[in-house]
Amino acid sequence: MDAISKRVSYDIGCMKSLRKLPDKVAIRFMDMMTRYMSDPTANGLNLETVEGAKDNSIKSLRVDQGYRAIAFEVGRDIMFVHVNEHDKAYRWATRRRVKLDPGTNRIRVVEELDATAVEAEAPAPSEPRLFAEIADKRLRALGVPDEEFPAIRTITTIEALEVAEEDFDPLTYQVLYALAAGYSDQEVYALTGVAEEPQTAPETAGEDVSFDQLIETEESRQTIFIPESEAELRRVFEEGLEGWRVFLHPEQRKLAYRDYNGPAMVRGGAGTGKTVVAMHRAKHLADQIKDDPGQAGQRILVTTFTTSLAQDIEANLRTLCPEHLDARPPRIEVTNLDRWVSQFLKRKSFAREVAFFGEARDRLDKTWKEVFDDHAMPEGLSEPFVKAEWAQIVQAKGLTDKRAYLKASRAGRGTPLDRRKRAALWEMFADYRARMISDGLAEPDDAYREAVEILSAEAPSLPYNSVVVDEAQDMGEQAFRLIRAIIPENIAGDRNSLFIVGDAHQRIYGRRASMSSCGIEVRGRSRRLRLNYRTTQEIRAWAVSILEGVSVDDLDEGTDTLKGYVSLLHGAAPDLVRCASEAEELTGLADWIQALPANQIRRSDVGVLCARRTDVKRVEEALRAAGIETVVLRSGAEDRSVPGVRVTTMHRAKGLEFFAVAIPFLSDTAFPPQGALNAAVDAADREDIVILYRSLLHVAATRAKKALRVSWSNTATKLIFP
Ligand SMILES: Nc1ncnc2c1ncn2[C@@H]1O[C@H](COP(=O)(O)OP(=O)(O)OP(=O)(O)O)[C@@H](O)[C@H]1O
Repeated sequence: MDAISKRVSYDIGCMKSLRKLPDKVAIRFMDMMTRYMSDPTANGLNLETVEGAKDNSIKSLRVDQGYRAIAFEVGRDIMFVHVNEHDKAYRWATRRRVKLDPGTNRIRVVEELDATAVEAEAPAPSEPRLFAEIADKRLRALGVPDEEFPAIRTITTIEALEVAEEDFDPLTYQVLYALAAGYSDQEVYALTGVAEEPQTAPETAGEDVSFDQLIETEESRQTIFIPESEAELRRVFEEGLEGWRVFLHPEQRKLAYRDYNGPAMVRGGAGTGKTVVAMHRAKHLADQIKDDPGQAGQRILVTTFTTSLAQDIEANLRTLCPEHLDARPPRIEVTNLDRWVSQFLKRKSFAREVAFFGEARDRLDKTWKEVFDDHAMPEGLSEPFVKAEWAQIVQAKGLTDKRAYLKASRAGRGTPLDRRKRAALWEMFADYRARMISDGLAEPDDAYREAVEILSAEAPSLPYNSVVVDEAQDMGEQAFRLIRAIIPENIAGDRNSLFIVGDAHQRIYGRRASMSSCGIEVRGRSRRLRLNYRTTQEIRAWAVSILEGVSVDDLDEGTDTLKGYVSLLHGAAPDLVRCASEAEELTGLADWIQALPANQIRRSDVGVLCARRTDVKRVEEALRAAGIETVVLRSGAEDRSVPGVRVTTMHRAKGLEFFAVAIPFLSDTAFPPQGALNAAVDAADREDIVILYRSLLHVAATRAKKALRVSWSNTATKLIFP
């Protein structure tokens, strides 16, 4: 077979080994590979046989004087599996064999050790073995090849397992790591995507299965990367191998890359890859547009709640699939929903200004004052109560006439209102609305409602054929109605219309809505992700404990759960630090940051998260005074290349992640902040506010990958120690 028809792929092990080598080797290898991909005839790969190898399809490739890449060459495929110094690479290669494994639907790269070699390298028999309790039969059922058993039996600790990662096939390593972390078999199956009862499809049955078939399976896509273009290959090399861009978990891949006959939803705890799935979903749909001339000019709208999140997503999509964002017209548009609605209404010559924040909001506050001056307050009610009733009932539900308000359900609102009080309140609401309109202002909910009305009445042809929504837990009812109106169900049906991801445990803006009551029906197309890829098991468990006893919805009519939500990574338990004063908290925080190993953790990968903006300022000043460079994150995309510890609010941190996170000022008087609690209009409202702060702390804690420090002065908030 000639060089031109070769298909080159990269096993995850190759990518991992490459990262451990000097940059110049990685660059040289990358150059060879991209040049080969652009023109195989002119840049042929000179693969050499490995003397003494157990498998004669294993080949070596000279990267430079001192380094060799190892690949399997089978039929039209060349699969790179390892790169290392000359001697080490050969030693690695001689003992490896490629194994076609229809049981797991994958290609395995196994090390065949003879018993004497294992004995020679094994630790003393007196040392307890990590997998002593796990029978061969169980390992086999989980998809571990027999050839690897001898090496597995020598492992003594989880650290020894980590060191030996490259000795094992990537799938085997995942299984072993999960078993060491105490996973049940069901959890291992969910994690690896290996079927409990391998279903061997007739075409891949028994011995007939070929390399060529197996490399293309969904399962192989988890560990083997087949670049589709030179640009894609270059991006993967250059950006460093951030797992998600290439190796989606099979469950994630299945959710993103398929067709749905209606709106679909993905829920899951923090760090389970919901945003990653949403981005791949957008890519998949945009790929379809690109490949189908009938869809030319169409695009995917990717939307979320805040500007910062939209910018972070856009920056990531730029790495995943820049061609779709740069196309003219673009095949993917990313924007937060407030911005989308403002621009839409502007195009439709909507005359009023939408008061999202700033000066327009101040004007609305003045309007309320005028209303309160002109109306008697019904007995037992307060100004904050009236405003909350307006926002949470009238505006949230889109009630525009008195009758509708008198009949409306007020479920969840604590203070009861009789008909007389409701009628009196409506007078105030009607007055407020009239003044707002004559002032040329609108609230965001009005803007959403207006946009829905225009869309329903005019049915203008928008360029979107699908909407992907991230952080849906913070979208209110009007936002869901708008999303539905952007892609209405039509005669052609509702195929691939909406893809919604969210997690109500992380609701931090207090808007709650049921999707089905807004015309978004996801029944039968709703899935939950369970594996946390970001946070250690120890930090995750602590973050979940903050929400204990809180009942959480599923963004619809049901309730959600974090059952089965687990992490693969392990690490130290969170540092819970009691201090005598806030000054001591700040000194301790600076010491903690200074003590983080600077060679492993860049300062930009440390986040200090505060409930209030004023605290952000205090932390910044204290860290500066201690000689620690800081960057205060406000709205807008984050640029990690700027050095310095990130200091920001817990709200802004949503969507971000850091190697190490510190959360100061969690005393019972500071958290939840008094200002927030004082705004409560009754006991039920107070309870809602406390739950919001529980979620906020949960969100902040789950931003940490490996280290978490939580501090307070004197008595800790009851949210930590009830
Ligand atoms: N299959 C995967 N393999 C490796 N890493 C992954 C995988 N999926 C996601 N990740 C990583 O896990 C982290 C969390 O992913 P992501 O932000 O998509 O989660 P999320 O569910 O949206 O989190 P949150 O709800 O907290 O915002 C990211 O660093 C992401 O790159």
